[in-house]
Amino acid sequence: MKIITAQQTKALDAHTIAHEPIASIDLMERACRAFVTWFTQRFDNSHTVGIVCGTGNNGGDGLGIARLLQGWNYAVTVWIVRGSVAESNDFKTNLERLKNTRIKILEITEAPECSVFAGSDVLLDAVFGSGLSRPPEGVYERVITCINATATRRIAVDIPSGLMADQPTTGACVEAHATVTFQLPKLSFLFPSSHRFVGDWAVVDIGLNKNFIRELPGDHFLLQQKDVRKQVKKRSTFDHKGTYGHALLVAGARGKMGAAVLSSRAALRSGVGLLTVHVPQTGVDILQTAVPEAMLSIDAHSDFYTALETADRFTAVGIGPGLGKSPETVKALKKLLENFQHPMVLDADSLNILAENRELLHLVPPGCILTPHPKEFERIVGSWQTDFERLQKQKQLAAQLNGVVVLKGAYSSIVGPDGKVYFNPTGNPGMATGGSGDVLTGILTGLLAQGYATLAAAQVGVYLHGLTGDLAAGEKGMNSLIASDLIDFLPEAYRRLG
Ligand SMILES: NC(=O)C1=CN([C@@H]2O[C@H](COP(=O)(O)OP(=O)(O)OC[C@H]3O[C@@H](n4cnc5c(N)ncnc54)[C@H](OP(=O)(O)O)[C@@H]3O)[C@@H](O)[C@H]2O)[C@@H](O)CC1
Ligand SMILES: Nc1ncnc2c1ncn2[C@@H]1O[C@H](COP(=O)(O)OP(=O)(O)O)[C@@H](O)[C@H]1O
Ligand SMILES: [K+]
Repeated sequence: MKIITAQQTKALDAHTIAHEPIASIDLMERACRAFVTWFTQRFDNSHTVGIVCGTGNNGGDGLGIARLLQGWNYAVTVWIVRGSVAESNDFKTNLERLKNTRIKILEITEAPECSVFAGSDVLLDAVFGSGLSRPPEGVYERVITCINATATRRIAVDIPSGLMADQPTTGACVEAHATVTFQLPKLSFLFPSSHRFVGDWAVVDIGLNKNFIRELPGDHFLLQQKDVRKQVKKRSTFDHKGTYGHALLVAGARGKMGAAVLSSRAALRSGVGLLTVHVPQTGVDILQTAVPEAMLSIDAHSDFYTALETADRFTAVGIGPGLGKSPETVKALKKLLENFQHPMVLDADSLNILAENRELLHLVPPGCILTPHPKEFERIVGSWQTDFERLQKQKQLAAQLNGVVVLKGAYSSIVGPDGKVYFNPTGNPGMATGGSGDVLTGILTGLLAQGYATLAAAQVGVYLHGLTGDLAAGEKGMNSLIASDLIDFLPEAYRRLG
């Protein structure tokens, strides 16, 4: 699913109007109906509804929604905020269509008392939509403050008023509990800093021209199950374990062998043909007992990674979980980077080592996957002011390394060297538990070893990993979810992609 800019949305609306063809007001009616369908499925007509409208097309939507909800016997109150914005044509038409209804319409022309919006069970925000071009001021800013001061449930129409779709938001903005957006999500919905404004968001289809969307240039995408499913390799009758590669995981130190166990189990469940795990001596019995399917490569050191004879026979390497950062480990990582020319997954302490020994960054072979969480990412690239700047830094790092950088969290972003960004919709806060990232490293290493191209491995792996989290949360609840549960649900997650 492509994520387009506010400017492109305008062009898309215009194209749909001209080529479907459909009158602008009828397209607006379709948007209103789509919103109302979403709404009536969640709030029955015992709820009183307040709708705060601007005088542009977002306000036009608000008026249309008011009429449709009244048709379903909801008690509706409308406020029209009159500031500097001229009435759009479709706003005017929808205002005309409200005449002869029982809907109460109140005009706001100057900064109101915040009590003005009290009394509705649900408040819809239709002040500004994707046409917002600068921070709201004066009466608009005050209205937004007052919307946020209500104790009611706040739902934004298309986009919370005040939120910039594809630039940093600096001014007042509605803090919606939910946002119902038209056709495609906006880029800013996928950033952590927007969550307090957007709440939970849903996309409703308003039939904008799909061919036009396909043709639009763009670098930002939201992964969908159907795209990921296409990339999953199918097994064939005469396949044998050699077909599925031989992965090496370098993970675990004294007191952190669990990280090696988790990533090993995940690599095996991802379908790798053979797995070797390089562990310090302290980890031998643990690994052999917990993961009998794995072979071991045993370090000379009792407690941490210091050297690996050769990695030549492996088709992919994953390194980092629970590794530690002792000087000998740094040297060993340097040697591995110098000598191993196949794809690698670099995670956790291997990323911290890269951040502290920046000359090693130049040794990272092309086609690697780096999987930092935001703190690890900051250690490598420095701090950022806005999430847009963070994404820019992610693109720069992926280009610099000629590899894929996965920035983990809600809507993990996967960025390749060409600067294209794929946001992942699966996963949930139940996965915010120690070891979840180790499981991802195992999955990604397993996929690379099986011959998945770097970007495909990242897309399939990150999507699958989040899906295991969603399945696990469905059964165990988010609070009790632990990293091992993710591995237990890998078979079912795979089945859903089969
Ligand atoms: N047929 C269609 O097109 C469909 C559209 N749809 C709906 O339309 C919405 C987009 O509508 P819209 O373009 O009219 O934008 P909207 O946000 O309502 O108002 C923009 C006005 O506000 C002004 N303005 C901007 N910032 C300002 C500020 N800080 N303070 C003061 N003024 C400010 C801006 O002025 P300007 O930037 O030109 O100075 C302009 O006059 C979209 O989100 C969806 O809900 C759907 O129905 C589907 C079909
Ligand atoms: N709120 C969330 N929504 C979706 N995924 C999440 C959320 N919190 C954590 N995750 C996922 O869980 C994993 C956590 O990784 P990481 O922080 O490296 O954990 P650890 O180091 O404990 O293994 C990442 O893949 C991340 O995307
Ligand atoms: K809005």
